Amino acid sequence: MAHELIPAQTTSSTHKHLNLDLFLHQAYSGPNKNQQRFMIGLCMMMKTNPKGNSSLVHGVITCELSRKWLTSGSLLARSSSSTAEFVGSTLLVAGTYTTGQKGEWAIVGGTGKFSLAQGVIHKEMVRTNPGTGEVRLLQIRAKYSTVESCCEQNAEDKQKNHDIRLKTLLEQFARYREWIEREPSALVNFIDYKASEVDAAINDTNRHLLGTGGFGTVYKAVIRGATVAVKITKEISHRGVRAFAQEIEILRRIRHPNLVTLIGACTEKLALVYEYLPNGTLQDRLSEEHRESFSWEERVKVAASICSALLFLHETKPNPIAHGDLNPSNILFNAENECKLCDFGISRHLEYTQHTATPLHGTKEPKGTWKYIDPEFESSKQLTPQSDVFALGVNLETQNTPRQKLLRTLEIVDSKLNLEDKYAGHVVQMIYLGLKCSSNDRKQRPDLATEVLPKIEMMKG
Ligand SMILES: Nc1ncnc2c1ncn2[C@@H]1O[C@H](COP(=O)(O)OP(=O)(O)OP(=O)(O)O)[C@@H](O)[C@H]1O
Repeated sequence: MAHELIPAQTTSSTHKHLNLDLFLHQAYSGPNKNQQRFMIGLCMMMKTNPKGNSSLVHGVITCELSRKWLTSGSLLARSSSSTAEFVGSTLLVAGTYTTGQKGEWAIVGGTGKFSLAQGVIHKEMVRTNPGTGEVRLLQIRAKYSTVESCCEQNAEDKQKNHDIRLKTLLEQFARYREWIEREPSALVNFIDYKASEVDAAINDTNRHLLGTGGFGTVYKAVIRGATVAVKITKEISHRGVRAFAQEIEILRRIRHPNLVTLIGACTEKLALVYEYLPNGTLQDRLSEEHRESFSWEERVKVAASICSALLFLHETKPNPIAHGDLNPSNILFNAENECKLCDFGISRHLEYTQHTATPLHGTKEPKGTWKYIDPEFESSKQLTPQSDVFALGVNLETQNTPRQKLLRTLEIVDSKLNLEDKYAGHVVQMIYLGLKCSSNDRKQRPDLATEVLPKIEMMKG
């Protein structure tokens, strides 16, 4: 397929080798379910130093979704040290990958100067979602030239250049969307399990009870050869069925590294099949017993990951999603210790109304978890993205640290510890959120998409 792609420009003599970690926000399967075509937008900032080493500082584009494909993105990038030189760049990677086998990628556009514009994807370079085999993280090696760092630029020119880069990238998004959509494609893989398969899995002697929640019982079980978590809706009640339908409605279409993957469902058995997350909950890690060993680096990583997942939900098009029940028992860890936001039983798609700028979902009976539930949601009966932001603020507070202390600690963590570079941008975002989230007044609370990102830019300055 790579011959269909237009390779990126190749220039310059001063090449830097880079390992790029690309998170896939969306991937669509072609007519062959196992073959995925994907496109990833990436903005990045390069740190250059006298030794000529370069490092990727932070680079994921926050993509907006239209019904089917990514339509636009915004840059979220920040250095972990304010004194270093940075060169910004955007690029667009497209390719195909056949589950468990091989694929091809190519840098199909972008503003950086990449000398290696295409390559082969081997399965060792790919991390996939268990069960579905969808590509989640892809590592490619590319050479990058730092030619832009030679030019002295004032702040205004830098901003102008950044705007042009972003515009170019968005235009390319539109152009390559066509490439992706040329073949009729299905939505992300989603399996309709037979009742007999679910019965066999949960009656197997090796299955293991994980726990029982408000709406169902969750088992660790094996289905179609994959170890999964199966949630069986507890009772055939209106609320149970609504929660079951709601999880499918919300989770079947979206994929994000920090959202639990809903692999499939069985309507007859009211069963939901998720990726299995073996490493406990955030609640466990914040408990008296484990708190001491839960380091600041890990805490920051969790908060950053959850910010990223919330941004993704709140920016989903055409209808944003509010999780509605963000609390430490709904944040689980996978085998690689990446955290995932779970439990979408009371999540809702939000609507824009004529009277308000904020999308919302009106309800007669506000639901959530005591202590994390947004007081304004309870009084107005309107669920909004800010309700999740409130819960996030409370989550930060449960780390037993007054906000100002948290802020100072994070500033130190940000500059002194060797945090993985890709989290740097999120750390700033979290500091900002940590400062504002406690307020019960919704007007005082930041909107993740429209308020937080410009503030990050400001804090960078
Ligand atoms: N994908 C998963 N992998 C591993 N364990 C899971 C998974 N999903 C849920 N669990 C575990 O199963 C148990 C029950 O989960 P469930 O989401 O039904 O309830 P809950 O979060 O405890 O309560 P509620 O749904 O009322 O908020 C919990 O201990 C949870 O940590």
